[in-house]
Amino acid sequence: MAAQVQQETAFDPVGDSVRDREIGVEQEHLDRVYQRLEEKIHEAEFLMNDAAQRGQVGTPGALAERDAQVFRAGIHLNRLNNEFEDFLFGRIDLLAGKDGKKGPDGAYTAVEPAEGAVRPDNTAEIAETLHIGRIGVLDSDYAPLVIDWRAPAAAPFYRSTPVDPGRVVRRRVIRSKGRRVLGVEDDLMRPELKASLSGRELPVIGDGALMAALGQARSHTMRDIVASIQAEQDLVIRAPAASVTYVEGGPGTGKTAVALHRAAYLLYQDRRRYAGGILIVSPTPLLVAYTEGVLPSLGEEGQVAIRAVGSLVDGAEATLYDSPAVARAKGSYRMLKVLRKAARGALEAPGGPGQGPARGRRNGQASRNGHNGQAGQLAFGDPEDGFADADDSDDESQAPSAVSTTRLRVVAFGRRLELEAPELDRIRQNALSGTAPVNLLRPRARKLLLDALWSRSGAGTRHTDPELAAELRSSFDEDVSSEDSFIAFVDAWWPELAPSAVLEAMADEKRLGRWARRILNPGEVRRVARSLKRDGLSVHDVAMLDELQAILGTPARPRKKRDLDPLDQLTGLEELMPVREESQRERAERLAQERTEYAHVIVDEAQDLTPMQWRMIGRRGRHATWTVVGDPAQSSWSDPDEAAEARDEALGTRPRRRFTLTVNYRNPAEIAELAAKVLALAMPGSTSPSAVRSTGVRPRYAVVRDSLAKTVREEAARLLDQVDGTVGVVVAMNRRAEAARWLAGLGDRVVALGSLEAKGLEYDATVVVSPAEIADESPAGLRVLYVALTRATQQLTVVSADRDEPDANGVPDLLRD
Ligand SMILES: Nc1ncnc2c1ncn2[C@@H]1O[C@H](COP(=O)(O)OP(=O)(O)OP(=O)(O)O)[C@@H](O)[C@H]1O
Repeated sequence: MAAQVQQETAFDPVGDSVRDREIGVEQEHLDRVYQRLEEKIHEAEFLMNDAAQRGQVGTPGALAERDAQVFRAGIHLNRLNNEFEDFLFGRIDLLAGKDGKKGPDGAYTAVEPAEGAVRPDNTAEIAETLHIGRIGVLDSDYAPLVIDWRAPAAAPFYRSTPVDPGRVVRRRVIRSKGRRVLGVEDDLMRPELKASLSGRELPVIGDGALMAALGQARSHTMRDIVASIQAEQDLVIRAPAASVTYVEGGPGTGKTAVALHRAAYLLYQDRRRYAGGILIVSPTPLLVAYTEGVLPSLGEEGQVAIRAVGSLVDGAEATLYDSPAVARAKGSYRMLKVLRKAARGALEAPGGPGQGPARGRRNGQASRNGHNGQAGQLAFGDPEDGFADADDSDDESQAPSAVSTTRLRVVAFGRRLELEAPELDRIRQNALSGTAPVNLLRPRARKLLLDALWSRSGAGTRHTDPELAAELRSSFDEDVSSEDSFIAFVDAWWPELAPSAVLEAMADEKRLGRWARRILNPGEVRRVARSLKRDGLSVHDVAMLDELQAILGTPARPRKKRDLDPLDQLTGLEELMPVREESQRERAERLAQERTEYAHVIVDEAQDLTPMQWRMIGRRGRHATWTVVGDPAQSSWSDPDEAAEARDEALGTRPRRRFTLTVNYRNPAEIAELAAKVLALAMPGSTSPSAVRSTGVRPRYAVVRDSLAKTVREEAARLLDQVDGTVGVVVAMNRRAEAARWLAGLGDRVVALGSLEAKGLEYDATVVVSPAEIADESPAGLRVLYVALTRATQQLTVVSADRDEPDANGVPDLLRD
């Protein structure tokens, strides 16, 4: 509750002249900082030029050194240029510290004030002032002009509260644009003190930075919160990286913001270690698009990959949602058993798997679905369940295989040898009894075929001399193995299976029924098979593909000869720069693409992951440290216990450090109070986070009179008038397409969202359409409704249809006391 305390203690006893003077003081500092930054940019440019000249020398040592220098100077220059905008945002005024020690950033390290720093009459002198920014800047004498927000010396800026102020007397947030300081907002951490700075009383300006930040209009992208991170959030961001950092907190407590800032902090703190990559997993492409701008503004890019859970497998991208029933079957542990059977059974598919008509979708090249115009929005559908969007075409035709897989015929030692279907089946089962991944069992199957043919030939009985017999056998194997018909047979009978081919084989209901016997019920088999026929991958299909990759394995391939590095062939005199830069960038991109495991994995909205998704993410962080953030009360997954088991499996036995975030920074108290009613139904006994502010505007209720379309459109238009930023209209998943049509022409400040897509996002105002529909659409419907009701930063309208049984005031049954 630090934020509330701060709000109460902040005051503004000063007039405009003092405010202007204080702005002037910060402007002066900012001018010095920019002057220094310009010097540094010149230094970086000089370094690059100098390095280029050194390249002319041409010795290998000079080339390598020059390359490294250009690389470092390039990064530095890039960062300086990127951070130039608004990068100074904070200041703390501190009492003298206990010890006189300075840290590596030039700032004093003590957290607690020295004895005597506060005089008996409660007066004190400010001993040190620190400015905090997105990156650190030292002056030419190595004294800190700006401290990087992630540096230990900056921690008091975030940690200090009036309850536990440490050395901080005044905490100031500086608002600037480019080179101009626009305003300052102060919080007094020791209001009881009469503190002075250079003989002048310390003035306090404004109502506190947090409130100023929270009241701002929202856009379609998230902003960073470096200027106003709160103490409980800072503890999470700076928690040691070891093992698992586990964070829970209700809607709007800053979990996503904290997770992103933690990535930046970890990189700052140990860049070498996290060169191994940080993966941030988000539930939807919409949330990725919403959050991915935050990190560059924190000065971090490159090492951090933000990916939606449906885009974790390279070359495959989810463009579809499954209906709740299909999702339940595909996401649960039961599917693991089905996949294990399918991976083996797919070998028996008529004509061999993967030989049917190729479907572009399985190669994952399907484009992002532009459904109702919103980037990153996935299509939704399962015709069986009455949902729209599904491609119902049923293409059963399989191209006939040229090679029979039910009979093997070869000629060896002048004799015709044959193996018939029963024998071939027996051999296949025997080979499959091995525990290795299916694709790695192929050599074993080949060997068993040769054994059977050898014994059919009777040649083994002709020689008693073991050496001669072995020689004969070896030339027999050589003969048969090089025979075209044998090679073609093995290729068709035991092809190397691609995950996509197995998934395709599972689209055949009969086959799937066999593989899923006593695991899925017939209804589930039918639905899953039908869903796999659609053109495109669902979020859950992607986890299945990844699992199949692990089950099938990848046979070792002969190593491709490494492409010659152009640098290896240069004499040092040619046009070095472009070649050098190009190859370095390419190499970095290739490494990022080839990366399948990460040094740190951050999971956002962890409560939504299915067991199969946890397995997929677990494979990417086998040796990683983890940060897991989530809120069980917002889980759209129907079986939390099963998901918890899968999560524990992914995280292994690593010790966990747990944190809980308790303050809701998004919703005003009026909206939070309404959402709490649904929370009580969805998860009786759980507590809501406390809202940090109140707007005095109560949620509105609207009842459908003529048509749902008209009511929703009118409400959206009304809200667009009332707020400066965005309006989100949240509907049940199967209404997404029509909701987009209802809003046509209202502009791009308003968007229509399916209930599952609203996850993690926020809008100035939201319209939640038919709570009952959202609650009834899946077993986790009440929790999904809780998510929908907690998206607004200012205003909320709930639209009720008949199904909601609204009372005379339009309050739907679900939201009544
Ligand atoms: N310390 C802070 N200062 C300013 N704004 C903050 C702070 N903490 C959080 N916020 C804002 O509160 C809103 C909610 O944050 P965020 O989306 O990270 O919460 P969340 O816990 O992930 O929510 P949900 O569980 O609903 O997805 C965002 O607009 C964020 O910028």
